[in-house]
Formats: sequence, C-alpha cells, structure tokens
Amino acid sequence: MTPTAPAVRCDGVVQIYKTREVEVVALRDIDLVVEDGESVALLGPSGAGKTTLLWLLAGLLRPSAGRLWLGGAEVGRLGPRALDRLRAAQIGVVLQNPARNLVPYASAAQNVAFAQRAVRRRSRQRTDDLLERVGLAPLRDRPAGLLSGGEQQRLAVAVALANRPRLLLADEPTSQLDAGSAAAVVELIKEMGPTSVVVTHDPGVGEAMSRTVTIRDGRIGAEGRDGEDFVVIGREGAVQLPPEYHGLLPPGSMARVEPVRDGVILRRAEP
Ligand SMILES: Nc1ncnc2c1ncn2[C@@H]1O[C@H](COP(=O)(O)OP(=O)(O)OP(=O)(O)O)[C@@H](O)[C@H]1O
Repeated sequence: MTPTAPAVRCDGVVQIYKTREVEVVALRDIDLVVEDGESVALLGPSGAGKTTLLWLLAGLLRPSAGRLWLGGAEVGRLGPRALDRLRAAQIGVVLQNPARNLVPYASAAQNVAFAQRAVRRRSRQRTDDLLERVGLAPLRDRPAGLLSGGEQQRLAVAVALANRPRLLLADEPTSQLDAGSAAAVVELIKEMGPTSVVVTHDPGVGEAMSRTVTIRDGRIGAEGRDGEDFVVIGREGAVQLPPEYHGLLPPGSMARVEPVRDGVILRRAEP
C-alpha cells in the first residue's frame, strides 16, 4: 500500500453471485473511500450486502465489475500471490463465524503468535498485551477450539490485530459479547486498528466509530458523521429514502420534485 493513497477506494463495485439456478446481485455501484485513520461502521438490514463488501475489502472476493483499490494497489491487477502477500502484511480480518479465524487445536497464545508470521520478528510481548486486552490472559494455553463462542470472538480480534494491520476488517465482532466485553473490543479496535471497517448491528459500536455507512439492497443509502445521518445521492441521482419516511412516500408512489435554493423537496403527487 502506498502511504498517500486512501486505505480503501471502491469505484462502481458490483458483486454478483452465480449459482446454478440464479444470479444474485449482492452489491451494485458501490462508490466508497475510506481514508487512513477512519473507523467506519457498516450498517444495514440482513441480506443488504455488508458481509459481501467486507469480503471484497479483505481481498477474499474479486469484484464482478468496477474497480477496488486497497491502499494504492488495485486488486484487479494483482495476481493471487501478490494479493495473498498484501492481505497477510496489511489487512487483519475477523470473519463472522469466530471459529473460522482460529486454529482450533492451537492454544490462544499460539493463535496470536501464528498471526504474526508476516512480520519479521514475532513479539511475545505483543501476544501477551493483546491477550490481556481481550481478557484472555488466564486462558492463554487453552486450545482455541475449547473456548466459548464469546472467548473465540475476542481471540479472533486479538489474532486480527497481531501483525499491526494497516486495515482492520471485522464482521459482527461483538455479536456474542456482553456489553462490557463489547466495549473493550471496540476500544481495542479503535486504538490498535488505525483504519477499520466493522460490520455491526450493535448501535453502541456504530456510535463509537467515526463514521457510519448504511447499505440497503446492495447500495450505499446513507452515511452518518458526528451523530447526524445523511442520505447519499447515488449514481444517476438515485436516493434511498430512509424507511421511517416510507409511510409518507411509499415505495412505488409518485412524487413531485420541487427545486429550492440548496436542494430539492419531494412531495407526494396525490393520485
Ligand atoms: N455465496 C453466495 N451465493 C449466492 N448468494 C449469496 C452468497 N453470499 C451471499 N449471497 C446473497 O447476497 C446478498 C447479500 O448477502 P450478505 O451476506 O453480503 O448480506 P449481509 O448484509 O451481510 O447480511 P447479514 O446481516 O444477514 O449477514 C443476500 O441476498 C445473500 O443471500
């Protein structure tokens, strides 16, 4: 990754899953820039495309169309080995199912140590610090497969941060945690993951991040900064009305567009 490029840039990214019977358009025309140092909460209803976007940002999927840069590197131009190297050196990932991030027969401490393979020297101190921060120091020698779901989730965050990634990507990293552990994990991500994108349904996580991005039906519909929510004007001027206004302007209804000095007003056209 080059130091001046944003951590992430998506330009018209589309993701289509092809199964034998159907094609599912999971993401369409995603334009997104995440600057270095930002922490972004990725919000949206189930099936909106959040996990798909996270997998694209992790280099685990390649977009069906559009362009995606991780740092200065355009993913579409990287061969499989170059992409693997970039992922190992620069990106930390917490997948939705915590067990998938871990080697089950290795101890908690070994899992964190293995994850430092891309850095030149493993640091016992960093392993100890991370285990301490996620409250797993007393369980350092227990095999990861014998930890509870919540413990595995906390360990997965420690593993993802082990080699000081420039970009941390986490899919629901607090879904199995009580409020106290969730707050500690969010604090850790903000402190040690200098740039992070976190999929979450937890409003507390959303509030802790510097920015929220809401996906609905495969498109970025809204963004939030400093507690204020904005709709995002998409390509060709498309706007997703927030669901709380669907009663006033139901999907499928017609509206008049009235220009005003600094924007437009939409008024329902009575049938
Ligand atoms: N491997 C796949 N093959 C076919 N369709 C898929 C695949 N993975 C996801 N989808 C579909 O793509 C769409 C987006 O799924 P995705 O998992 O990205 O949503 P999500 O917002 O993360 O949902 P959730 O909050 O429930 O995890 C959904 O319609 C889903 O059914």
